[in-house]
Amino acid sequence: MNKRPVILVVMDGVGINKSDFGNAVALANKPTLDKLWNECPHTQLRAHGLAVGLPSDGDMGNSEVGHNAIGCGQIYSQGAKLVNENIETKEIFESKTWKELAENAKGHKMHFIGLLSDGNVHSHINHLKALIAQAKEEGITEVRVHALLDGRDVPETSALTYVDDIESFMEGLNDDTFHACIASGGGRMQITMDRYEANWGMVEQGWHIHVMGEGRQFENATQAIETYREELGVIDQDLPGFVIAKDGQPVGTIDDGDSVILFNFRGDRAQELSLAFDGDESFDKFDRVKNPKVMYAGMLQYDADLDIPHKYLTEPPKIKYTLTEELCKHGIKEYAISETQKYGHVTYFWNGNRSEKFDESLETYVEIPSDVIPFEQRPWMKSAEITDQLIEAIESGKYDFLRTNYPNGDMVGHTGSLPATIIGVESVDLALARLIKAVDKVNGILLVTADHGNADEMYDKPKKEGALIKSKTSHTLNRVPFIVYGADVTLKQDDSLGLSNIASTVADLLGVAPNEHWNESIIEK
Ligand SMILES: O=C(O)[C@H](O)COP(=O)(O)O
Ligand SMILES: [Mn+2]
Ligand SMILES: [Mn+2]
Repeated sequence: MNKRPVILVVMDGVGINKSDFGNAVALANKPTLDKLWNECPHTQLRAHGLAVGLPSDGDMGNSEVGHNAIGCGQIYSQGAKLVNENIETKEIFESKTWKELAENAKGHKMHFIGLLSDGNVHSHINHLKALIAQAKEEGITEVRVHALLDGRDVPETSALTYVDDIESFMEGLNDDTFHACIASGGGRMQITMDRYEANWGMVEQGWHIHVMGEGRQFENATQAIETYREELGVIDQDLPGFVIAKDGQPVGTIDDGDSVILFNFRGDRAQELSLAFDGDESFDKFDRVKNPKVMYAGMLQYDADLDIPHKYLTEPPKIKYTLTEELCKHGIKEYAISETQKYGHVTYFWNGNRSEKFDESLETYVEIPSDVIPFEQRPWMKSAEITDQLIEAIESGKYDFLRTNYPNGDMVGHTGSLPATIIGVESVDLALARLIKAVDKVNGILLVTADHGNADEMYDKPKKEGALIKSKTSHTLNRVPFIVYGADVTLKQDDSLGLSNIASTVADLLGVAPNEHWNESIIEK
């Protein structure tokens, strides 16, 4: 084949849903995507569950596992599954890190910070329960939970379900020798869980709330959630930070001698807090004011090359034979671009959770700064700016393989706003129309796909007839499109095909042999 360049577009969160009900993809005016789908070779790919290394087919896909699978052509057991296994076999509690942290916490406090839900994208509440129960077994007397409220990987106002669940679990363990409770928290899009340095201010706020116990005080998490909901009318991910206090005193500040575990297994939104805890005096992302001497560990190591964090409880998947590495071996020049919110998706996640380049001389990475405002207010996000630069790169003739991620379907989809998400999808469609012209100019190939669904289901299906329709902010279990423009190929139509079949397909189109470890190409030979 060997027609170059090949350009791969990931339309983040744009899945295929036969029903039009609350389907922002179907409801969008998207002439280019429709034309591509109707006139070009296309197929559907699995982007969830076992096909991307998650524990079960009930698990929706997400950006990490999706980009890992696309970028390495294989299916690896992912964090969610590895942590399950590590806890089931109890090996996690035999690890040197757990033992050190548990020993250290005796006579001090053991803190667990993380996303409190069963979304299984960044964390799982069952993992937290296992850690708390074992802390008691070890003879630790004081446990404090710093609960980040989800509403993004689970229903938008479900926080109290998880708060009630963890509180009754802790109540069942609490006695004369052991005391566990929630000490602080807040919505995950307000504090602590920033990613790719989009807004360090979120982490700084989280630091004040969790570490210093500085923030608005409440008697308990339920009171905080109910008060903020009433005052602000926002969904869980946007609830402000809160501190639980008794007689004006925070119940669980993080102090010298304590142990701290971030129980999230996914890396993007876990790195910044890890850097703040692990960082020495030279840490300059924000003024920590108080920097207690604690032992800190992550549930996983989030970036092995950069050693973030230094201590961790579960070995991450060691993703080998990535597409980037293979293409570099063939001297193929690569270009990756997205805006901040998804920049790490086309670099760090794409390359098997490595932030470093394989070959400086062959790879160019470009980041367009994202807006720091709610995306339903700017649903077009930076799609035009990404497209401007991508077109320039395509037309420069310098690159053989170019990739991008348009975040709109996903980032706007997570806000739960159907009208805004329709505009988000339409922005991506406009971008595709512009890209096609550039691809034609250089006689290249355009591949269009997605990493998982989101915009394709903006309403939760009502459980009973006549029940209130609620917005759905999370991803979906739907298949994603895979379209080839500019190459006369026949694509396989097989229900088992998934995102891990894309790497071999890209190699085929570039005229290089796919790595022997990769899953088969989608192209019929
Ligand atoms: O981190 C997030 O924004 C969501 O939990 C998952 O979205 P993503 O997998 O598309 O990044
Ligand atoms: Mn995604
Ligand atoms: Mn998402």
